[in-house]
Amino acid sequence: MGIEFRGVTKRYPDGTVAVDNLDLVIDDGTITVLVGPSGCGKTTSLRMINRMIEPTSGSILLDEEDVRDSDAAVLRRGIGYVIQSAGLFPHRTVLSNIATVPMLSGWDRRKARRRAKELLETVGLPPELGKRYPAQLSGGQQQRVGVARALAADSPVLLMDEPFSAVDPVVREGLQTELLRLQSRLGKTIVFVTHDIDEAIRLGDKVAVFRVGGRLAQYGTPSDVLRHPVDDFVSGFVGKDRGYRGLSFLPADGLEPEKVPQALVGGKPGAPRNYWQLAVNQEGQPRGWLAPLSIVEGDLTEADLVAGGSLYEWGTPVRGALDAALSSPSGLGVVVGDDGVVMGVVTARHVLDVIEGASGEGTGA
Ligand SMILES: Nc1ncnc2c1ncn2[C@@H]1O[C@H](COP(=O)(O)OP(=O)(O)OP(=O)(O)O)[C@@H](O)[C@H]1O
Repeated sequence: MGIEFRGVTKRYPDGTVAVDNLDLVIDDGTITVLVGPSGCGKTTSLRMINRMIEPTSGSILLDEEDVRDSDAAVLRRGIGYVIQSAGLFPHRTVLSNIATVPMLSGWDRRKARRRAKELLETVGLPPELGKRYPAQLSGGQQQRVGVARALAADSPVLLMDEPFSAVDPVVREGLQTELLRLQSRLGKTIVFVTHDIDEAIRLGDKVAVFRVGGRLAQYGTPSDVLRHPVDDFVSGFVGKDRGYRGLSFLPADGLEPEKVPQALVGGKPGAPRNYWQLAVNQEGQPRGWLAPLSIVEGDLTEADLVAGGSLYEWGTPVRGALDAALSSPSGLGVVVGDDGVVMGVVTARHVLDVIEGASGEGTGA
């Protein structure tokens, strides 16, 4: 479900212009991040989508329908919404927090609780946490519950307002990874607000950079914004060293793993070969490398192998693929699926070509 802002302005009663003539098209099934310094109108923009705030002028279309044509309460209930520090009801258990929206929408209690249990699992929390109260969870766990509660609305649209700002950087990175993983399965239209450019680049299919005064400064893919900032404000905001650092967040679009000769641990590798062979176990997971011209007597054991480098999990940012290639004794980075099974290999050259291709994209203002 796409979202479109058409000439949207929000002027608060005291005269503050929080959003100034915003035109923005948010594509269906993508993560769009609104980013910018404090007070630039990100939250106001987000809240106008579900009519928690009404625009002064202009219109917002959800799936090509003006949101003003829907009942505000029904609209709000039907759109997942996650805020900083989760906003959970403190006197309700975790399960009851998640079940709130389905019950408001008329589901019976048992069905709503069953759904809530499923969602707990979806966001990676153990079922026993369902009986606890929010204060008995860590900050990161509370945020996951907040995400589960928003998913309970079962809406194609999810609004997230600085959902991960209150947790420490390590937990935050875990939550970001989890969100990307969830999104690859769910394909929601997610609008995500943050003031953290790294988070924006990591999560966004597109990034909308706002400047104070509620103006859109630039809208494009993360690589557009990093590589071709439209003006000094944007380049100052993304930071001078981001051009390189940002590469670590680029998705690996266009990177195709190649086949690699494999040898089974416990099997007979046969005559020595003049190339590297990737040793795998019965499940197809990598165990190390068999060096060229190695002589193995009897079955191949782990003692015959050279330890491997880091593994690159398919679908994660491309920087990991470069690390895998550079740390591998064979010069071939091993690509695995999320089940740890080998999908193929990539070379550093191959990864750099993909990075250069991505950085050569258009200027996208
Ligand atoms: N109810 C209100 N009345 C008057 N001004 C408001 C109101 N809510 C927000 N503002 C002002 O509107 C501007 C935009 O606020 P908004 O919360 O949308 O920004 P933001 O980019 O989300 O900021 P932050 O990152 O600090 O949350 C700010 O100048 C803010 O002070």
